[in-house]
Amino acid sequence: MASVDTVPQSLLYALASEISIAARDLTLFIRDTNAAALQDNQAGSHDIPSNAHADISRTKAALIEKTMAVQQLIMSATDVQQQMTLQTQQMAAVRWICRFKVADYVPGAGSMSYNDLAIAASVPEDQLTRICRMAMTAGFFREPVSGEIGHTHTSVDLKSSCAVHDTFKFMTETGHSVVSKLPEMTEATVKANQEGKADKSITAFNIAMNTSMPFFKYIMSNPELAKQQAAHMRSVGAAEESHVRHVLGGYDWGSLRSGAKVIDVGGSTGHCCVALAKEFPSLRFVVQDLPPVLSQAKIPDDLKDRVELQAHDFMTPQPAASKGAEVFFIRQCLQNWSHTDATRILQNILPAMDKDKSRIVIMSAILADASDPSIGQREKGISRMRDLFMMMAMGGQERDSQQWEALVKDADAQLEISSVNKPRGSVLSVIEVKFKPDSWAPV
Ligand SMILES: C[S@@+](CC[C@H](N)C(=O)[O-])C[C@H]1O[C@@H](n2cnc3c(N)ncnc32)[C@H](O)[C@@H]1O
Repeated sequence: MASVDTVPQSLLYALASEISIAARDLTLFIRDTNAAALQDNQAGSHDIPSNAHADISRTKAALIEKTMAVQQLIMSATDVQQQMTLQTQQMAAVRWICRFKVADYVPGAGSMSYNDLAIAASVPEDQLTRICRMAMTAGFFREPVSGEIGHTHTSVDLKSSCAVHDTFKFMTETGHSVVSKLPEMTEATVKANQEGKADKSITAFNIAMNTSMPFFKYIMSNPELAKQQAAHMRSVGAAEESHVRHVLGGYDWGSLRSGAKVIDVGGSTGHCCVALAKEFPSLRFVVQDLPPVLSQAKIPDDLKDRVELQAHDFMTPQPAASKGAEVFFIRQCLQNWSHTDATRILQNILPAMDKDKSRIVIMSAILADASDPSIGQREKGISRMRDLFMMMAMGGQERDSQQWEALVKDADAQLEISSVNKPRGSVLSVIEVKFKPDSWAPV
C-alpha cells in the first residue's frame, strides 16, 4: 500500500481531508456541549442543537455536502441505482411506520421484543420486523440485541406527537403520489397543447389526487393534510439550509424604527415572526395566512401583544389595517405560484405600501447557474427538488435572477430590487424590493 506521501493530489483526497477537519471541529463541539454523545454512536447522536452557533451548523452542512461529493466521485451507475432503490425502500418503510404509529409504542429508553411491538401496533410481526430492519438502515430504530427493538435519536422524532412525523407523512403519502405522476403530467400538458388548451395548467398533483382543485385549496379542505403541511413548513424551517436563523441575520431588522410593523404575508403558523419578535423587541408583527393554517399557530404568551394572527388571502388586496406597514415580508411563498399569480400577489401588496417607507422583503431561493462550481450538488439538488415540486404540485417555479427581476418589474414598473443578500449557509436569499426613489416625485 502507498504511503500517504506518495498519494497523488486528487479531488477525492482533498475532500477526505476537508471531511477530516470538519469531523474534528464537530467532535470538539460535541465534546464541549454533550460529551456523552461521543460514546453513544446511535444515529443522530452527533447532531447539533438547532440553536447552535452558525459556524458549527455550517460545519455540519459541509460534512453532509462533502460526504455526498465523495460518494458521487466513486460510485458507478449501478451503485447509484442501488442507492436510489435503497432510499425508495427506506422511504416506504418510514411511510409504513408513520401510518401504523409504530414509534409511539417503542419505549423511550431500553428496548422491547418485536412480538410485543407487533401486538401493540396491531400489525403482523413478520412485516413489522422486516420493515423496521429496513428503516434501521436509514438510522430509524436499532436492534441492541437480536429480536429487540429500541429507539435511536432520530426514530424518537417519528412519534405521532412530533412535527417530523407529520412532515414525513406528508412527504411519503401526498408527496410521493405526486412525484410518481411526473410523466403523466407531461403527457397531459402535451395533449392540452395539441388541443389548443395551453393555458390550462395540469399538475402532477391534480392527476395524483384526481382533483381539479389547486394544491393549497385542496390541502386546506382537509384538516389532517393542513396540519401535515404546516408541520412540513416548520421542518423545512428547521433544516440548516432554510433555517429560520437566516431570517434573523439575513436582513437589517435592527435598522427599522421602534414600533415598526412587519407583516408576514403567507406566514404559516408564525415561526418566523416569533423568532424575529424574540430578537427584536421593538418591532410589531402580523402573521397572515389562511384560517386552517393559523388555527395551528401557537404564539408564546409573552409575545402575543406584539405578534398578531390575521386571516388574509394574499390573492386579495391587503386589509386597510396594513396601510403604511414598514415591511411586507414574504418568505417561501412566491415559488408556489406561476409568474401571473406571483405578479398578482405582489400587486395586492402595493396599494398598502407607503412609497416612502414601506418595502417588500422577499425571502426565496435564487436558482444558481447549473454550471456554477462554487455551489455543491446537495445545495443545487435541494433547490432543484423545490423547483420540481413547485412544478408538480402547483404549476409554480423557483426563479433565477432574471426571473426575479422580471417578476418585480411586471408587478409594477416603478418597483426595483434594491438589495439582495444570501446569508452564509442559507439556500434562500433576501430580496428587498422598493419603489424607485423618483417614482413618487410630484409631477
Ligand atoms: C411554503 S409556505 C411558506 C410559509 C412561511 N412563509 C415560511 O417561510 O415558512 C406557503 C404558505 O402560503 C400560505 N398560503 C397559500 N395560499 C395562500 C393564500 N391564498 N393566502 C394566504 N396564504 C396562503 C400557505 O398556507 C403556507 O403557509
